[in-house]
This record gives sequence, C-alpha cells and structure tokens, in this order.
Amino acid sequence: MSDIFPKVNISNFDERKEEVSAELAKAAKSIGFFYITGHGISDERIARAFDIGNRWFTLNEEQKDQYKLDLIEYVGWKGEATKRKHDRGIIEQQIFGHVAENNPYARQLEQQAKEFIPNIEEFTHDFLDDLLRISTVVLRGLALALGQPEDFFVKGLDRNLPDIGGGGGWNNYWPYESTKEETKWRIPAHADAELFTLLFQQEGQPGLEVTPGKDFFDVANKGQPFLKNWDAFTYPPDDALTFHPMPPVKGAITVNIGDLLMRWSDGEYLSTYHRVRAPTKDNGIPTGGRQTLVYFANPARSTVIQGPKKRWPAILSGEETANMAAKHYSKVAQRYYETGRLDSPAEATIPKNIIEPAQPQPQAVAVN
Ligand SMILES: O=C(O)CCC(=O)C(=O)O
Ligand SMILES: [Fe+2]
Repeated sequence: MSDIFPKVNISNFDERKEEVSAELAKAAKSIGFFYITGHGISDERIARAFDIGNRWFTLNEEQKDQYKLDLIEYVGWKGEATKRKHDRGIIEQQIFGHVAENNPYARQLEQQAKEFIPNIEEFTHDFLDDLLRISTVVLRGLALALGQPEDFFVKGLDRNLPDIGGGGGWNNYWPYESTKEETKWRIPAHADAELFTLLFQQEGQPGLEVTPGKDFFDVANKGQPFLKNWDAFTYPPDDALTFHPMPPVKGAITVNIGDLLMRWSDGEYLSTYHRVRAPTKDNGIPTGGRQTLVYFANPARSTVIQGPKKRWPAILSGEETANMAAKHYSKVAQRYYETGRLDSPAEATIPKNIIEPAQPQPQAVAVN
C-alpha cells in the first residue's frame, strides 16, 4: 500500500547531492508526500522521544491548560480540538518550539514543562535540532533541483533567530472506546500551512490517508497549483478524490510539502491534502490510541517568501501563518492582533481580514 509513495535515502547527502535532489523533487512534484530514510536518528531515540510525549499526555486538562497554544508561535497545547464538535474529542496536540537564548516564549514553555518532564531538553534541544538538520538537507536538495543556490529555501531556518518559526511535538489520538460518537476522521482533510512536515508514525497505528498532490490539483483547479485565497477557499468534496493509505514504515520519516513551500517554489512542489481515518467497528483501523510525532519546518516569520519565477507576490512567512490563523481561529487571531502579539514585520502587511470573523467552513479544520 505504501508503494505509490517514494522512499528517498538522504544519507551522505553531500556526496550524493544530484541523485538525492532529483528523487526529492520528483516526489514533491508528483505526490507531495514521501518517506525519507538514512536520516540518522536511531529507532531508540525515536522511541525515547515518543516516551516524552506520553508523559506530557498523562497530565490532566487543568495542567495542560497552562500551556495553551499560541497560534502565532504555533507552540503550546491544542486541546481545543478535543472540544470541537466535528472532532468529537479524538485528538490533542502539543508542540514545543526551538529553544534559544532570544526565544523567550519557547524557553518559558520548556521551563514550565520541566516540572513534569525533567528530561524535556532531550526533546526540545537534541531531537528538535536533529529535525532541523534533516529539514535543512531536504530543503537544500529541493533548491538544487530547481536550479537554485543550495541555501535558497534555508534562509530563515536558524534556531537562533528571535522569530524562528516551526517546532515539534506530538499528536495524541484517543482510543476509540473513549470517543462518544462514531466519527469517520481523526483529522479531516487538510493541507499543512508551513514549509513541510516531518511525521513519525508508529507501527501498528495506521490511519493516515493522502490524495496525491497532482490528482488534487487536477480535480480542484484544472491542473494548476493554486494559492489558497483565504476569503474564498473551500475544500473539494472528499468523494471527488481518491485517498491512499500511507502506512507507517519502520525507521522512515513521512514527509509532506506544505503551503509555504508550494508558494516559494512557484507551485512546483505540491502541498497535498491528507486526513487521518478514525477506527470504526469494521474498518480495520485498530481501536486503540494513536500517537504521532510531528515537526513543522518553518522559517523565521520575517523571511521573505517569493519563488525564483515570481509567480506570486512576495509574502512574509509570518504573514502566511497569520492568514491561516485568521481563517481558522479568527477570534484568537484578533486577540493577538489587539494585544500586540503580532509584532513581527509581518504586522505591517497583515491583511484586513485578520481582524474580521471568518465564515465557518464545513469540512475545514486547521491542524497547523
Ligand atoms: O498524525 C498524522 O498521521 C497526521 C497529522 C497531521 O496531518 C498533522 O498534524 O498535520
Ligand atoms: Fe497535516
């Protein structure tokens, strides 16, 4: 079943640049989802990172509530989804940011978490640094394949920048028994907003389904990649598309291109729709819990994003995030705006709709 998804071995990138870049680009242009191997993180370290997540999720709601998600930083606990009607209490998410001297929000979150998870730094420093390193390799390859300088997409991906974006954590999907009503999706169809996502799935916990990027754009936009116009955007109906299961592969990281990289590559690399199927009595998805470890690679919010061919106007990375927040969480975004949380240079160009209520979207759910 995982056959349609390419596996790209990124080991020894510096000696194999041409081959690896070509494989990454082929996968990013045709499907937008692929596996990477040869990334250098051992199974044992991955297991330990999952253990840290499990410790986090044993906290009670009141404790976790102290770490509420900050949408602009995209760091903190997203428990709201557990209360939203369409999710019916089946997922929560915790994301930590890159901790650097000049990143006070991420530091504060890490310090608070130490109370419950004494070895949290093993995740917030060592593991996230490794994920940043892997992201850099992928982005160097994807830049070279477009005939650009190797560092083209790496600008802004420096953990010491004060407005560094992205971060990593866990999605925790509750067991079937604990959900009150039957539901089809643990996460409904969506595309990720940032540069790209690294996802660790665990064996025996399937559910991820993907519609190949090219198929999606053929249906939704007559073959043309498009940028989300947040005012007009609607999701195509699920039954207009074929979704393929993308199961866990031992030792491999699942990767998907996000909206920001689609924009930055002039639409060459496709941000692909995906969803997570919920267990029901007879669909073969195990009824137990599911945990995934997720890393959203994103440059500093002040990074200017424009493709080499200038297909779309330049935008700041933080502006894209703000648009996403405005669309899906307009009230929260409004609060940030009013209280000065949107203090990056993006503020100057934040579109007006950030402070106006968004219309409810039937199938849409923002996951990141
Ligand atoms: O947990 C998964 O398999 C997918 C999660 C996802 O799509 C996301 O966090 O954006
Ligand atoms: Fe996603």
